Amino acid sequence: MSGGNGGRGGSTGRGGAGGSGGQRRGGGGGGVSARSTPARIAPARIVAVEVLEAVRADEAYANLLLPIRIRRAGLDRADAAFATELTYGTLRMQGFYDRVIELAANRPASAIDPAVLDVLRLGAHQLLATRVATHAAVNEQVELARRVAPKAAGFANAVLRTISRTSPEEWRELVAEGARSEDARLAAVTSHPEWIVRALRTALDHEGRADELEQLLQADNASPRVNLAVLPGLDLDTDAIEGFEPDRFSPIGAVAADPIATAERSGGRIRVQDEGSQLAALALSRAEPVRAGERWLDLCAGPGGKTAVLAAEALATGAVLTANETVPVRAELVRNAIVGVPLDVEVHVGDGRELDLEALGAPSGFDRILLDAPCTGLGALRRRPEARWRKAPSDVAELTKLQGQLFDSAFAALAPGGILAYVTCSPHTGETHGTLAAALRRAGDSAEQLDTRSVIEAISRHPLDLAGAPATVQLWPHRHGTDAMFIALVRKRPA
Ligand SMILES: C[S@@+](CC[C@H](N)C(=O)[O-])C[C@H]1O[C@@H](n2cnc3c(N)ncnc32)[C@H](O)[C@@H]1O
Repeated sequence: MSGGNGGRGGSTGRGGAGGSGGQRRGGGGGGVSARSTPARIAPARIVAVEVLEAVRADEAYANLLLPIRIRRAGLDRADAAFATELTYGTLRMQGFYDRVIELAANRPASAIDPAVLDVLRLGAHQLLATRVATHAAVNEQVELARRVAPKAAGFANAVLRTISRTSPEEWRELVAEGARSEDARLAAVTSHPEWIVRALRTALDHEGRADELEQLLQADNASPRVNLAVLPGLDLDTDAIEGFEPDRFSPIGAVAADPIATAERSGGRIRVQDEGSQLAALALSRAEPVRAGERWLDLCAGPGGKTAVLAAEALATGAVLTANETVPVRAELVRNAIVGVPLDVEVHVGDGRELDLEALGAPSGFDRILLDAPCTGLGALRRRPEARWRKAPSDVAELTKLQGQLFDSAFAALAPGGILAYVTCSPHTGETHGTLAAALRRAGDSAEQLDTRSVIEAISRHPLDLAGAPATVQLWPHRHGTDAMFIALVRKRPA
């Protein structure tokens, strides 16, 4: 349950403030414009429903679009927080809300006009997961429904009133009653596609922790805190930063009272980054002592979060770092990510499957390579609220093929004795153990798995509850408060 929104529901808002309406498309319904809306609907609701529509109809990314719409609508801090909570909460819990709406409307969600369904989902979220007053949630959502589809106002009113008459706990029981299996039940009540529930169960089961599944699914529905990486070895006084507290695990991680402002003021020396990503980058740079002049490669570097950590580590130890990324705009993001580190890092644009070691300045190979592989991102679902609805099992097959090719290319680019860190922000066993096992089979005797668990445990400030075999490390949102990063260190045996 989210709090702090009590009373906001009655806000008449600043109906004429900004708004981007105008370009409503597709999916039925006419759309809502903040500009043309009278004062009866809170601008935060208008922004939220506009973003929901763009996510559904135009495949927009909520985390990119929402800040733009909030700025255009001129929302103050409190309204911006309300719009964010409404949008993210509705997108995450969409699967559950659809089941509730189906039961309340007595018809399948697919039979409801998509624009009206957006409004109902937003209403269900306010009624079932916020402290917004019922009358405000129902009245303003009905008004929104009238604007997207005038004839749907009565229907929306009936559905929302039905939803409001039953408690969230009772709705969860009603939704669970209709499930055919335990995974279907968990999928429905925690709002995940069932194939993702199965994949996460398999991943936890791999380390004998399938009993944690419900906790994991719930952790996916909580907003992650904004975490910082204080790039190591740079001249930084953190004493003056308000609310500065070191992270539990990452030795370079911290939180602060205003993390975004802290990062913005730091000249690129403090960056927003999940603790799991920090540990993954440090696993490579701290796997063993660095010999001066070592050559390191970040193979799939965009947007450069881990490159920045590796650059600071390279600066401190005398290593030479090169970055590579296949998408030019993402290579540009890598260049921006490392501005705070006074180290010359070459950023190449190229396909990591076709490496030219001469052109990369390492004709005899690299001593350390980070392969932070393109993946489904199932380990970062809490960060990208709509992502779970966009992924499909077929993505896994495509990605595991690419991951295998990138692994082979990275392994071939290692100097004898060199270390590869294979990393994914997905715990899907196809992308983690599956890709790794197949690549190790292809590499044969030339590959040796390292004790990744000992490396991570030595880096971490506090003991981590890690399970499974020690050659790989799987971090988890529910257990560690990090994204579900997978890390495997592999050495190329000296010839
Ligand atoms: C998981 S992201 C890397 C995240 C990055 N390490 C960070 O911490 O910010 C994977 C990256 O691989 C890139 N990529 C995908 N296919 C690639 C390829 N064939 N060669 C090189 N990079 C590739 C994607 O564009 C994406 O930027």
